[in-house]
Amino acid sequence: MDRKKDFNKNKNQNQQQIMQQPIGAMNYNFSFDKSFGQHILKNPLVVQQIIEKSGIKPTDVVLEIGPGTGNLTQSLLERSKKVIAVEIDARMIAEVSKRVNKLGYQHKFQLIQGDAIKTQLPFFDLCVANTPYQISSPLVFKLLQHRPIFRCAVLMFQREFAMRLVAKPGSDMYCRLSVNVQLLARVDHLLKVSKNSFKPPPKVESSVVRIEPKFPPPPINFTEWDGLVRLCFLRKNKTMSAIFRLKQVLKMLHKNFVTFQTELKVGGQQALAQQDQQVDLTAFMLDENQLEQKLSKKDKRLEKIAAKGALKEGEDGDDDEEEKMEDEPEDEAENDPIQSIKAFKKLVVKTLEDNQMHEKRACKMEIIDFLNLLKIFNEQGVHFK
Ligand SMILES: C[S@@+](CC[C@H](N)C(=O)[O-])C[C@H]1O[C@@H](n2cnc3c(N)ncnc32)[C@H](O)[C@@H]1O
Repeated sequence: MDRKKDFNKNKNQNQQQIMQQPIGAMNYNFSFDKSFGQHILKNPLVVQQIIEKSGIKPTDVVLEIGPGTGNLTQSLLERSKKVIAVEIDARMIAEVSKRVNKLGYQHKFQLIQGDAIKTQLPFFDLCVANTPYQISSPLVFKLLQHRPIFRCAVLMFQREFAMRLVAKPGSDMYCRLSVNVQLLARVDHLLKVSKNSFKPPPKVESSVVRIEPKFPPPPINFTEWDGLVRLCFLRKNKTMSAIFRLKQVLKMLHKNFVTFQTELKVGGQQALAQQDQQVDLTAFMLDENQLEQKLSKKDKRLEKIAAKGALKEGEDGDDDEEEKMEDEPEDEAENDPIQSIKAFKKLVVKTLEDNQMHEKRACKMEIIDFLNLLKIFNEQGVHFK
C-alpha cells in the first residue's frame, strides 16, 4: 500500500516538474531533422487549446502521428484511456518513451515505429497531432480511408494546406483537395498558430483544423469520382461545356464508354456494381510529386492540355477549333456513340445541357453539383476511369 502511495507521489511530482518546464527550454542532445518536419510545439498555450478543441473523453483511444519529444503526447495521456503514437525517427522514439516512463504512463501508451503512411493503423476514436507537413495530403486520405471510421481528427497543418482543406466554392483556395476531403468529411478551421510557437520555427504559418468524417460515407465509386474531379479542375474557371468539348477529353471518355458498353455485353454489370462498394482513396492520397510519377500517359496528356493553355483564361471554350473532331464518322455510324466519336460528343453535350450543367464552373460548384454530374454521366454510360 505504502509502495503504491510512494509511486503515485513520485508520479505527481514528475508530472508537475515536466508541466512547469517551459517546453522550448528543454534541451536535447540531437538536432531536429527538417526532412522529417521536426518542428516541435513549444507553446504550452497552443498545446492546451488543441487538447480543449479535441473533446477527448476518458474512454477514448487517441492516435498521435509524430509524437516527437512528447509535448502533445503528455497532455493526451492525461485525458484519454490510451495513446497510440506512430513515430518514424528512432531518436524521438527514445525521447518520448523516456518521458512517458518518467510520468508513469507506460501502461496506456503504445508506440509504433515507422512511417505513418505505410503503417497499418489500429483502431482509434480520435486522431490528434502536430503533423509532419510533408505527409499532409496522404495522411488526410489515409485517415479518411481508415475503418472503422473514427470520431474526429484535430490536426496541425501548414496554413495554406489548411485553407485549401476548408475552402468553399468561390474562394481562391477552392481546389480538388477541398472537394475530395469535403466529400468525405466536415472540415473546420479552429486555430491560427504562428511560426514562433515551434522550435525550430518553420518557414510557414500553421493552422489547426478539425476533420469529422461523414457517417455513413457517401456510397460512390471513388475512382470514378476522382477521374471526374480531375477533369473538372483541369481549369477550374472554365465551363463544363468547354472542358467536355476538348478533343483529348472526349477521346478518353469515348474509349471508356466503348469499354463500358463491351463489359456490359459480357455481363460485367455485376463487376461494376461491386466496384462501387470499394473504398479506395489511393488516387486521392497522392501528393503532387507522387501524382506526377504515377500519372498514366493518358492523364499526362490531360495535364499537358491544361498546361499548354488549350483552355486559356478568358476563353469560353465554345471555339470551333476545339469542337472539330479528327475522326469524321462513317454515315451509318453518325448516330451511334459507340462507333462515332462525334455522336458521343453530342451525347456528352446533351447530357450537360439537359441537366443545366453546361455553364457551371468547378470553382463555384458545390459537392452536390459534382455528385450530380457524376450521376448524370454514369447514367448515360459515360465513365471516368
Ligand atoms: C511537427 S513534429 C511534431 C512533434 C510533436 N508532436 C510536437 O508537437 O512537438 C513531427 C513529428 O513527426 C515525425 N514524423 C515525420 N514523418 C513521419 C512519418 N512519415 N511517420 C511518422 N512520424 C513522422 C517527426 O519525426 C516528428 O517527430
